[in-house]
Amino acid sequence: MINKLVEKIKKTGAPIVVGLDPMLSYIPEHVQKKAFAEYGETLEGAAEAIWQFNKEIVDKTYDLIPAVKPQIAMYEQFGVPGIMAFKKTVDYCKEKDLVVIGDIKRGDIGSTSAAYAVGHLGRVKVGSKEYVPFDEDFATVNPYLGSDGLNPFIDVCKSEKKGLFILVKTSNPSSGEFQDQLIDGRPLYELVGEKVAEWGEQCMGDEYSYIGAVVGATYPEMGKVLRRVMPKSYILVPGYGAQGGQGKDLVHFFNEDGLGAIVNSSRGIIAAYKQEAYAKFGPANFGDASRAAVEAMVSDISQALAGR
Ligand SMILES: O=c1ccn([C@@H]2O[C@H](COP(=O)(O)O)[C@@H](O)[C@H]2O)c(=O)[nH]1
Repeated sequence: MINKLVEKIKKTGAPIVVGLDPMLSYIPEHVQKKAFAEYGETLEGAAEAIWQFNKEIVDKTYDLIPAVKPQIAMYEQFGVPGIMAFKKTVDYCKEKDLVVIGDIKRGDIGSTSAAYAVGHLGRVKVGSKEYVPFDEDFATVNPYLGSDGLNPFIDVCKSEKKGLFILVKTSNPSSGEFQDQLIDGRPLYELVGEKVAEWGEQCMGDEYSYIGAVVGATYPEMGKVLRRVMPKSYILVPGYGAQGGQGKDLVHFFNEDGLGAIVNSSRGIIAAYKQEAYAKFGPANFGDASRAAVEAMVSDISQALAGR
């Protein structure tokens, strides 16, 4: 799957991911009204609204982008109907040949991680039959429990040709409380980065490993160090747009070959129609506003990379 991701990034020239994080407050009223007319103001109605919203955004952007990142929390908040909308979104994006990164941030003791890995990236046996439950291409995972919490994910990735993005240095303001703590004089995120590089060595695709890392766009200096620590790991970079990251902050996340990083924007793309820059589209054309925001993001990152 890492080979497919790299190929699609090269083909589109867009090292970006559209984050499908649908809050009801981002969904234009006409979409909500239609869903509620059919299902009432219920969890099913909310799930229908987020599914219709996602579908329009995917339809308007899929030819420009290599990948999407549905954030499972946004679906879980609507219970079982929300989870069904998550699955519908994953399947639809795959039909459109997009690489799907499930932002699920799982990780537990080995036996529990094995169940998460099977559910999201693998297949599960039921009697004599086998099912592929969620079928994302990549999943985000939390390394806090150590190798035995990670290995079941790696095993499933090996057998299913899928991939992981392991949290190394997250984009949020208080990520340093634990991640920047010094251990023998070195920050924890660097040690985790080294471990990601080590796990990744045994999981190589053609050019890059399918064991990647998450490093926030909001910490460009740390991104520069981590790029060197994990030369063969793809870095998923959240924090662009709504969290303040810009193209100029991102150049050191990329290798000299212009590859090695993929930048996520969620609210900045899916709620673009609410921003002044895209207000001319209006809520009726929210998908076109998202398309314009994708084009602007690609151009911002390309210009920054060309100028380095
Ligand atoms: O360090 C991290 C890890 C994950 N995220 C997720 O990325 C998106 C960011 O959304 P924006 O609207 O573009 O800010 C969201 O799903 C987070 O859960 C992150 O932001 N930082």
